Amino acid sequence: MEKIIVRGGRRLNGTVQVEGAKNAVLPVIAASLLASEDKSIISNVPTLSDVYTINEVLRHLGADVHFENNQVIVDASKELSTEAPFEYVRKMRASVLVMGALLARNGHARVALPGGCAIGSRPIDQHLKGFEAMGASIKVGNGFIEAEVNGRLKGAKVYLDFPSVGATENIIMAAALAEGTTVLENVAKEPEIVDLANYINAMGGKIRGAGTGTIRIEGVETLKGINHSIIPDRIEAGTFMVAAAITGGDVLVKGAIPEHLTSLVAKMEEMGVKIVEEQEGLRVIGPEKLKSVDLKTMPHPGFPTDMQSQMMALLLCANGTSMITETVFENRFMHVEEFRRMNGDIKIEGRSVIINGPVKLQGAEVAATDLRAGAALILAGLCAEGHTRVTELKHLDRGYVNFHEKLASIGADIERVKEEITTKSDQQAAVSSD
Ligand SMILES: CC(=O)N[C@H]1[C@@H](OP(=O)(O)OP(=O)(O)OC[C@H]2O[C@@H](n3ccc(=O)[nH]c3=O)[C@H](O)[C@@H]2O)O[C@H](CO)[C@@H](O)[C@@H]1O
Ligand SMILES: C=C(OP(=O)(O)O)C(=O)O
Repeated sequence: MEKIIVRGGRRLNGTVQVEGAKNAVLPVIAASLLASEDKSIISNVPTLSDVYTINEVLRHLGADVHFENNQVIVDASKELSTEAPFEYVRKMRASVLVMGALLARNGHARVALPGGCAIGSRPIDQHLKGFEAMGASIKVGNGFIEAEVNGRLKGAKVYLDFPSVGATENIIMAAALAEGTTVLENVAKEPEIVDLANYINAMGGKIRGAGTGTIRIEGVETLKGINHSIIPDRIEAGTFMVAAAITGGDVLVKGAIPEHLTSLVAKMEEMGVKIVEEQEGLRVIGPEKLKSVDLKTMPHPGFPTDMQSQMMALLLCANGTSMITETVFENRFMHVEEFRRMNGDIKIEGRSVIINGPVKLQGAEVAATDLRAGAALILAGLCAEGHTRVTELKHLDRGYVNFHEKLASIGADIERVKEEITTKSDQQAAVSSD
C-alpha cells in the first residue's frame, strides 16, 4: 500500500508549474471521436490515471491512441464500436462523456451506468434529456444505458434543470454533428466548456456562446482532427495557492489564469492572503494570521466544489468561525471525519459545515475519500504538528501529477512510500480497490 507522509511546519517558497486541466482534457479526448478524418493532436496533457483510463476507453471503441510527452494523438477515422463497459466507467465517471460523440457519429451508444460514488449519487438524467430532445431513444437495463437514433440526430431546444458540466459537454458533442441548430439553455459556464467548444470549432464545428448561459450549436456533416493545447488546471492551481497560504509561504503558481480563479482569489483575499498577478501566474503570500470566512459552492463563476475540501483545510487554521455550504454535490463532506482525526473542530449541519478555528492540527493516519479530499488532507498535514500519513492515493492520482514531488520542490517535508501489506484485511483491501 502506498502512503504520502508529510511532516508539518515548513513554509513553502518558490515556483510551481500547473499542468493541463484534467476536467478539460477528458471531454476533449472524448470529442476527438467526432473526427472521422485526420488525426487529433492534443498537447499539454497531464499524466493522470484518468487520462490513461479515457485513452483505454477510446482504444476499446476502436480508435488508435498514443500518449507520449504530454501529447495524446487520436486517430478515430476507422469504424468505431459503440460500447463502453463497466470496467472503465467504474474507474472514472467521465467515461460517460463518450456517449454524445458516439451517438452523433454512429447513431448508437451503449455505456455502463456509472453508479454512485463518494461525493454523491450523480445521475445523468440531464445528459439523456438532451439526447432524447434530439431524437434519440433511450433504454436503461442490465446496468447499461443505450441510446439510439435512426439517421442523424436533429437539432433541438434543450433547457437544463441544473447547469451540469457533463451534460453541457455531452450535449454539445452530440449536437456538433446533428442536423440543424441546437439551443442549449441554463448551461454550465466553466472554462473547460469553453475549451471544449474552441476545440470542436477548430475541428470545423459551429458553436457559439460557450462561457455564457446559452449555447447555440449549428450541426455540421463532418469534423476533422486538429492540434489543440489544453488550458491550465485551475483546481490544481488553487490547491497550490492554498498550500502557500496554509504554510504562511510565498509561492508563484505558474500558469494560473486569474480569470478562471476569481471566486477563489476573492475568498482567499478576504482571509488576509496576499495574491499578486504576475506575468507568469499568481503569486500567493500567506499572512501571519488567517481570518475566517463563509463560502458556498456554486456552478462557475461561483466557488468551485472541487476546491471545497482544500478550503476547509485552510479555514481550520483561520481565526474565528467559518461556514461552508455545499450546493453542488449532496454528499461531499466525507473528508470531515478525516479532518477530525487531525483535531479539526467541524460540525456538519445538513449541507453546511461549521468550522471553529484556529486549531492546532495534529498529524494522524488519514484516508483520501476522493481526489480533492486527498489533496486537502496533505495540505492540512503541511501545517500539522508531527507526521500525517495519507492513504488511498489512487484518488489523488486521478487528478494530480507528482503532487508530493511538486510540494517537495517548494520546500515541503513530504515523501511517498510503499509499505508492505502485512495483514489479511490490508490484502483484501488491496485486491478490492480500483
Ligand atoms: C470530469 C469533470 O469535469 N468533472 C467535474 C464535473 O463533474 P460532472 O460533470 O459530473 O458534474 P455536474 O456539473 O454534471 O454535476 C453537478 C450536479 O448536478 C447533478 N446532475 C448532473 C447531471 C445530471 O444529468 N443530473 C444531475 O442531477 C449532479 O448529481 C451534481 O449534484 O463538474 C463538477 C461540478 O463542477 C466537478 O466537481 C467535477 O470535477
Ligand atoms: C469530482 C471530480 O472529478 P470527477 O468528476 O472526475 O469525479 C474532481 O475533479 O474533483
